[in-house]
Amino acid sequence: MTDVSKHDSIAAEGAVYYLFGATGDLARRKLFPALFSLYKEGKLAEDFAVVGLARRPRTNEQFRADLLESIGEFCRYKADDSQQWERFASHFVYMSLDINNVDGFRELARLTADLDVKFDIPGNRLFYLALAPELFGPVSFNLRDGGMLESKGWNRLVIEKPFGYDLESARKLNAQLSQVFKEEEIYRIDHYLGKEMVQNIQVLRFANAFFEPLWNNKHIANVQITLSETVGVEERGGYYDKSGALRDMVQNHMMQMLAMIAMEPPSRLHPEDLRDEKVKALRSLRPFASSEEVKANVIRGQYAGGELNGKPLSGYREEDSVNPQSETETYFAARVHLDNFRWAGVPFYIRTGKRLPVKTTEVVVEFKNVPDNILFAHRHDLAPNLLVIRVNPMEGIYIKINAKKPGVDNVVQPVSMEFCQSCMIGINTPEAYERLLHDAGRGESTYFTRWDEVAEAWAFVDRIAEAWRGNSPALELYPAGSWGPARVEQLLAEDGFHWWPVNGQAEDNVIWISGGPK
Ligand SMILES: NC(=O)C1=CN([C@@H]2O[C@H](COP(=O)(O)OP(=O)(O)OC[C@H]3O[C@@H](n4cnc5c(N)ncnc54)[C@H](OP(=O)(O)O)[C@@H]3O)[C@@H](O)[C@H]2O)C=CC1
Ligand SMILES: O=C1O[C@H](COP(=O)(O)O)[C@@H](O)[C@H](O)[C@H]1O
Repeated sequence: MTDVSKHDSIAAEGAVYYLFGATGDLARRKLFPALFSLYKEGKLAEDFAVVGLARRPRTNEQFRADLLESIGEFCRYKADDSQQWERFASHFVYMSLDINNVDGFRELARLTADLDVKFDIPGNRLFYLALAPELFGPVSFNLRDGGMLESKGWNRLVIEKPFGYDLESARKLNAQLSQVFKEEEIYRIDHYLGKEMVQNIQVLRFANAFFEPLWNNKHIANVQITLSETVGVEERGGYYDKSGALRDMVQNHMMQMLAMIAMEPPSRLHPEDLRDEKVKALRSLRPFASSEEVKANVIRGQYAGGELNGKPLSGYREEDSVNPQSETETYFAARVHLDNFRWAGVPFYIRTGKRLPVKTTEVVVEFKNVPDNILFAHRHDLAPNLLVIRVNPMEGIYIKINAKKPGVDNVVQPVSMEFCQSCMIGINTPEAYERLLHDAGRGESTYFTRWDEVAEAWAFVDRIAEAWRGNSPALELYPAGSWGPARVEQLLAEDGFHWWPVNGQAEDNVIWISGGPK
């Protein structure tokens, strides 16, 4: 297994970072703060430059002022050392450029030559496309045609989601990018793969004698993955109303989480080995063969008016920039199966939605009960053992086991033992974008998605979207602030299971050994 700590300390190689979409929301909220955190931690040395690119005019001074404001608002480090700040900011320049105009790219090549000399950069180029996806192809062509790919160093293209709208459009996009960049030069961001606890899944699984021997259908009854959000669509209706939860969260983040849980152990932690295993897991997802199967296994919902923590909330169709007759789903739940030796017969229940009661990302692995409840059959039904991986906002794991109730013969008490990473390390762990930018800067592609993974995920999702076009199943409304359409409980009840509480919502009868959930 890769020595993660050793890897982590390696500074990114000297490079020019081109931030396309530098005046946009993603740059402001995530990318500028990530660059500053990396600089603070010595993961960006002095041999780098950042060129902000977008159409609107900005002087370098205005751009640096935007940078400072964004860091003040969103970064986990403060820019409180003025000398250090000046040094950092001096690496940033801005150039107004329209992606559709190749002449701008020629000018960019001239600017780059100056930056290489000024900061002693060995010709390495990292192009970050924080842009609408329809611009990914044109940027790539103009980078090539404008002479931006001719230096002696490496070229890397980092692209944001969504990668297409369906398999066909994703293929077209990939074909465009492949005319300019090799697959190993393309870093497709799925920011869930940059989350600490998502990366921890492989360590928990493969570095503990406890788990891997039990990680199969002989011992696991079901797996539950929840990606719930309290926010609504906010100001992103223009994008979201065309996308919906299936394309916004399931095709990418949910499929990646599922693959990390379900994959076979890779023989090495080389990026390609891990990605080979993830793609095999995705390939073994049982495709829904008909709209009846989709109807029986999938639930799609949309939030209506409701309330959360006493605050009234409007329905999705009342949101600005959303079509008032919109049929877009803001909630998705499904029962899926993987047809392979390890997982045959084990249901994976997945759910994600907006305007749910809590913000949480959590995986619950429910184990099968001990064979015959010989000792306790007439006294208690034993609660199943659980392994819970808490990804966000709290990071950690806990296991739920059965123990003897002190002082009472043969009475069993469920107890939970917790490793609360956030409590021990604080919530000041690296942001996903920080980690991924750092990885891209040092050529570590493990936590970026490869084309074949993306294609497999689209193939699975497209069948669901196809059934939905025939209105199967119908869209169900749920009150904002609730856990989604009522049928979601039934999905598990049909198999004799139920959703376990998430976000540390303790069950009444469980004793917590390490303080309890936060
Ligand atoms: N915001 C977020 O939290 C997330 C965003 N993403 C993805 O990241 C990408 C960017 O999102 P976001 O920052 O929110 O989008 P914004 O709409 O906020 O920003 C888009 C950027 O593109 C620039 N731009 C648009 N057209 C051109 C053009 N012809 N030439 C040059 N620049 C252009 C705009 O600048 P100007 O108008 O000055 O040209 C602006 O800087 C999208 O793919 C999105 O899906 C993914 C996950 C989360
Ligand atoms: O990619 C996206 O993710 C966010 C949720 O991310 P998280 O890190 O806060 O869990 C989601 O709100 C957004 O709709 C989606 O585009």
